[in-house]
Amino acid sequence: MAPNLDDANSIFEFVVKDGNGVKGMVDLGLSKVPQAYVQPPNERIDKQNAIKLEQPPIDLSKLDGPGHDEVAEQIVRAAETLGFFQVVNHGVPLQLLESLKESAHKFFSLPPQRKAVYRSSVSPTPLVKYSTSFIPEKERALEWKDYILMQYTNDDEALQYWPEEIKGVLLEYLRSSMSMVRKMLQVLLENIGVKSDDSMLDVLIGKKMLIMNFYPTCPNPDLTVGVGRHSDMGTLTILVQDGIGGLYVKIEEDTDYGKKGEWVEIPPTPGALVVNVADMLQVLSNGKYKSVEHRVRTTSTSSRVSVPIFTMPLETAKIAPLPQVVEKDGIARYREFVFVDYIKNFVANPHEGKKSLDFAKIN
Ligand SMILES: O=C(O)CCC(=O)C(=O)O
Ligand SMILES: [Fe+2]
Repeated sequence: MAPNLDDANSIFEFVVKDGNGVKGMVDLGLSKVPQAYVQPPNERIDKQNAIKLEQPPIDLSKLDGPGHDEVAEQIVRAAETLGFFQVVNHGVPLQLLESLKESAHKFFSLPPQRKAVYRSSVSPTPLVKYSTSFIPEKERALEWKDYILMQYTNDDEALQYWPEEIKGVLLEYLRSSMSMVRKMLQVLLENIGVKSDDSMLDVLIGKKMLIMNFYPTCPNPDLTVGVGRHSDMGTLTILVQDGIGGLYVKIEEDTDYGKKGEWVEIPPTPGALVVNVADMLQVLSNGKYKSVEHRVRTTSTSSRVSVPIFTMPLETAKIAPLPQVVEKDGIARYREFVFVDYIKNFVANPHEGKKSLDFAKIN
């Protein structure tokens, strides 16, 4: 049944519970966003005041040649300042990036019933979840996005349980991006005095989760957010964004990069992948690398898709600042914890910038 757009409960029922998503609501025809999606003024995204990023993408192919040291330095510098960078020549075929975006659009165009089978209350598998917003039950204002989330365990289970329409491209994306992730992580660890081997990397990026995000066209981009301010919880995030734009990252207060506390818009760059430092890399490096606070604006002209791969430590991994860094710093800024407990805390609280790290911070 069509929802009463003036009634938050009715919208919640239609969009969240029944699995129609924001897309289902937009498809009914909307001239303005319902109150349930109106963000408090301090969370709205002012497009006019954002700075444009002037950091060229990093050419990863040079890591394997004489340009290694120069590229390694670019990666380190980006991880220490913004906690974010874009890469080209990353090993993921450009045609695959196009297929990913196309598949995302196709998947979200399916009739609501086809997606709603993956709502967490009814999904045939714990590996796949279709949802909308981040924690709709707890958020003051809902996020203007729908998504399908896939946990990766192994190829066989992915082929068996991930949605038919998207599993092929997603697996290919995962396969072709992992070697780049390992190389970047190795560079970052080496720079803090840690010689990593395969078994260490296997622990630090042993868990992988993929998401297809869909941000429907929005009548009031000034009042809404596609994703609210947050950092990612894992180690490194890789992301494909399309040409629409709307991804913003925040310049941290305690870096020597540009204007502190300001938001920088990440221009869509054809063929590039976005790389984010996530919370675990900040903890492991004792704060030297910055997990990046980011958010997404909506647009009134077209729907936007993005496809992140979240690489994370194994759930059972014990995480703490690495001894080599603590020794050098003379102090540990984070306590030791088991990663699964970090996840539980992260998914229990609505997005609020980098507050997620308070779980581990030693004050
Ligand atoms: O859509 C984007 O560009 C970013 C999405 C994001 O931050 C996330 O899914 O964690
Ligand atoms: Fe994110």
